[in-house]
Amino acid sequence: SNGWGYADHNGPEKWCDNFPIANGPRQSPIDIQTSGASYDESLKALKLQYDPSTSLDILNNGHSFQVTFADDDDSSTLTEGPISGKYRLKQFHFHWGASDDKGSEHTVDGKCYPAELHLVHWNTEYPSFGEAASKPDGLAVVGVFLEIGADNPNLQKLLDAMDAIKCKGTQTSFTNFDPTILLPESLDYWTYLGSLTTPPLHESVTWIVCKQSISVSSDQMKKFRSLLFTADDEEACCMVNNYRPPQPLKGRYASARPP
Ligand SMILES: CCN[C@H]1CN(CCOC)S(=O)(=O)c2sc(S(N)(=O)=O)cc21
Ligand SMILES: [Zn+2]
Repeated sequence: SNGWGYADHNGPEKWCDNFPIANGPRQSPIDIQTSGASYDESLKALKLQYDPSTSLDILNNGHSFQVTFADDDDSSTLTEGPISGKYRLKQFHFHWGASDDKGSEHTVDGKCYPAELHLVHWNTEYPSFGEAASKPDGLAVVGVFLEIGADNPNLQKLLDAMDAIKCKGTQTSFTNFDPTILLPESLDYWTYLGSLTTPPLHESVTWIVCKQSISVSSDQMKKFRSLLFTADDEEACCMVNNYRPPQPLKGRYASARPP
C-alpha cells in the first residue's frame, strides 16, 4: 500500500527506499550508552515554559496520536538546555509497543521502555515550523520515557480523548492542556544531534532525552493500543509498535550536565 508505516511491507527497514537519509550520519533514535555519555560543563538546565491556552486539538494521524499547539507567538517555549535561542512547542505525541516489554524509540544501555513521549519544538530563528523542520538546528525534541507502574492521573485527559480519535484522520478539540504535567520531576537529560524518527527523517533534531521516566499503568497502556492505524473504511489494524529501533551511532555519543 502507499505510504510508510510500521508493518513489514512499509516499516523502518523499508524507509530507505523512499527516504535515503534513513542511512545518514545522524539518524535517530539511538541506544544511549550511559558509560559513554560525556559531561559537558557548557550544558544548562532545561527551561520549559508552556501556556495551556495554546493547546488546540488531539489528532490520530495514522502513525501516532498528537496534541497540536498554537505556535504563532512565544507562549510555549523551550530555552536554555543544550540549545541557543528560543524554540516554540508545536506538538507532542507518543510511541509505544504491542506489549509492555517494548515501545520506546531511544533505549538506555539496551533497556526498552513501554512508551516514549516526544515534545516537538521548532527554532524561532526560522520563519515557520515547516521551514525549520529540515534545518540542522531547526527542531528540538524532548523525550520522556514511560515506565510501567501506578496509574498516572496526568495521562487521564489524553486517555479519555482517545475514544474520539480511534481512527486515522480523526481529531477533536483539546484545549487548556498543560504539557508540564507530563514531565518528570527532574529535568536532568542526555542530549545528542539526531533526526526525526519517522519519515521524512530530516537530520534536524537536537534530542533532549530526560533521564527520569514518568509512570503509566498496564491498563493505561491497553488504552493506547486501542487506537487504530487505519481509517474507518479500512480493515482495522491496532496502533501498536509505532517505534523505530535504535540506529547506528556513527561516532556520536550523548552528553549530560555534570552532577
Ligand atoms: C508522523 C510524522 N511525524 C513527523 C512529522 N513532522 C516532521 C515533518 O513535518 C514537516 S514533525 O516535525 O512534527 C515530527 S517530530 C517526529 S519525532 N518522532 O522524531 O519526534 C516525527 C515528526
Ligand atoms: Zn516521536
